Amino acid sequence: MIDNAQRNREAEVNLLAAARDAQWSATTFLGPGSLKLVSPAKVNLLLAIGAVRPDGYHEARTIMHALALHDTMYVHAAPASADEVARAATESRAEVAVGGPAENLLVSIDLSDRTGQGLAVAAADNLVFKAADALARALDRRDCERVSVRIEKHIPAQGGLGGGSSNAATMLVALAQLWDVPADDDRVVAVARSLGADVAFFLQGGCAQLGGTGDTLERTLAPSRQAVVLVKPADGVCTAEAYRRFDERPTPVQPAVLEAACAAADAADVPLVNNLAPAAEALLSELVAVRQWLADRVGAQNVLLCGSGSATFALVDDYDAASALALAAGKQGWWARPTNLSGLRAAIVPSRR
Ligand SMILES: C[C@](O)(CO)[C@H](O)COP(=O)(O)OP(=O)(O)OC[C@H]1O[C@@H](n2ccc(N)nc2=O)[C@H](O)[C@@H]1O
Ligand SMILES: Nc1ncnc2c1ncn2[C@@H]1O[C@H](COP(=O)(O)OP(=O)(O)OP(=O)(O)O)[C@@H](O)[C@H]1O
Repeated sequence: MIDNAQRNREAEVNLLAAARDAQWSATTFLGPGSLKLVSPAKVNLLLAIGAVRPDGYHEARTIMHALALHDTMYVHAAPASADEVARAATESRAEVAVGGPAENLLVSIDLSDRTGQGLAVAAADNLVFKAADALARALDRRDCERVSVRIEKHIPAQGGLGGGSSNAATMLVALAQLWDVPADDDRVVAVARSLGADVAFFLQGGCAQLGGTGDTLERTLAPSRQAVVLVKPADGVCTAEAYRRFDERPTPVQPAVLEAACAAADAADVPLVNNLAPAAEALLSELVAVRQWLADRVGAQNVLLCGSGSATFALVDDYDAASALALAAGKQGWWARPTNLSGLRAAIVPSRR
């Protein structure tokens, strides 16, 4: 039972956070050198993991679809003095990291978590910083520069929804624009692939089939707008651990199923398959309860684990049905959101100025 005093304390904290949020975006992100961007989540309609390669990564054939659920990012770039960058490098503040080919790139990241999970990631560990550092090196940008980033997180971490990967791709899109490089430049795509298997997809967005380790675009499919409900227990699944568990009992997707998926021209015709799901369920048994709870309501054929978990998605008739299911799943103590499949990709929101 939450008493009134606690409720008031929470309201106070929320008011402070709201005031800080308003201040931050108003002072830093209006004006020249600033961009607002959309950073969508994804689901894998098909995830067919294959053999493990000598580098430890697995062959993967996947059909990914972007969701309307997205993080919002603001990116601001401006010249900096060498002193400012050098000072930041010695200060070791969690929200700041220094990189670039000559330790010349100062990146500050303000992470505002709206998922209720209290995600905290030091700037140096943030995939957004890794993306900026890697692109600055690939383009050999040596002038001192400050890049300020604000990430408003709506995508829960460790959900298999690709949130961090999407943020990294979105950062590449922002910097390509601010640094005057085409977003489809080979160096941008190569950096995306070097950051993680899921990053390249978000440069494409919509619905796409990828091969290699899941990082190589093979073709695009006509996207769908179907309503979706996402349900995630509090615990996450570590992607690397799920792959390790998969190797204990690798079960390939049946060739006929893979063939049918690869022949589908529309997202709507892709059968829902994920052969990483048993490994994730072995790591987190609550996933079985979530799957059964959703299957009882919408039919097992419409329910699938998102990538390596721990979110599960279900395709439903319309947004009202998704909202009702999200409400009911919330009452089970799970994080849940209604959303829909979408044609989104990591992209700049056009300015109204
Ligand atoms: C499960 C998926 O999300 C499905 O889209 C992806 O396969 C994983 O994509 P991701 O999170 O971007 O993965 P990465 O950050 O590149 O890799 C995390 C870890 O997953 C394992 N990994 C990932 C992709 C792959 N094809 N084989 C792997 O074995 C590796 O152990 C790696 O260390
Ligand atoms: N920008 C970021 N947003 C969220 N998490 C980040 C970010 N940068 C680094 N991370 C770290 O990465 C971890 C995994 O986050 P992410 O949401 O990408 O994983 P995921 O849901 O497993 O996605 P995927 O489907 O790509 O495997 C987080 O727990 C966090 O520590």
